[in-house]
Amino acid sequence: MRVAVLQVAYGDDEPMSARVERVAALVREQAGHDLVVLPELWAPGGFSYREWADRAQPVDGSIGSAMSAAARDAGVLLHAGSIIERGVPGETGGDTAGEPGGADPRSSEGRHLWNTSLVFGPDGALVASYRKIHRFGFGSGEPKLLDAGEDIVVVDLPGNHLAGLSTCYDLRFPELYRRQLDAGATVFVVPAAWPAARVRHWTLLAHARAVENQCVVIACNTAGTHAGTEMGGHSQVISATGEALAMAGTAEEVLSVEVDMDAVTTWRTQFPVLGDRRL
Ligand SMILES: O=C(O)CCC(=O)C(=O)O
Repeated sequence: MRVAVLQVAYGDDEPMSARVERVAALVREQAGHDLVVLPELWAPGGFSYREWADRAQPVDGSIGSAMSAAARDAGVLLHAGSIIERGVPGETGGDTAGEPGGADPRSSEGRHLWNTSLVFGPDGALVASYRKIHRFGFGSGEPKLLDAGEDIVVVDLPGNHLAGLSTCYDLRFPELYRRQLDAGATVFVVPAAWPAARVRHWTLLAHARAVENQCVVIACNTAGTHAGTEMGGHSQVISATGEALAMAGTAEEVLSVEVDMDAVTTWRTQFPVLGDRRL
């Protein structure tokens, strides 16, 4: 499986619409890859909390539409990173959803905003979305502004493999990855806006999630400095044996990596540690 990891750099001076155009062009350049991955919140800004409400969109808003077109033009499976999703109250139905004062079962705190990853197929169709479960900020930032996702999401990859979806801070919660493993995942895709201050945790935890679950980890971080926070870069592709197949530096960079998915099965057979779990 040929994978392109697009470590996008941005600052505060680039308007969101210009960034969407620039990144869509970068995605189109990745034709020939099977899977292309973008970072968390690269369009609205990972730490641009004050702008999030204004930049929030439904999944089929301008960011989603541009990514769908880019995936189709490149003929790739595109993990388009995440957006601030503005949900529609009552969108999923239910007894009280959409009624005045009624509860939307998908918006537990009623904000109707989520940090939502989008995956588009080579025909441009939305094939999966994942709402970030663990919100970063310890009472401010995401927990204050966004609702938490609740659903585990795995998505089909070429070659009969399944990828589990998670986002940034989720990487600190190993139980999430066990649940994805139990859902059949052999790959974890993790877009992030992980700060430089804790980049050692980012590389360490990506390796740990790969080794403990015998899964490939495709982890796409952000570069540059925005909203006063320097991003850590170091996007990485880690094999199921825990080897770094590719590791980016701190600037904008594209990693193009051939991932041998048969090696996951071979490793799990040679070293069948997952069979010794005590549940
Ligand atoms: O866990 C961390 O250190 C960073 C997490 C983060 O920046 C995020 O989830 O947006």
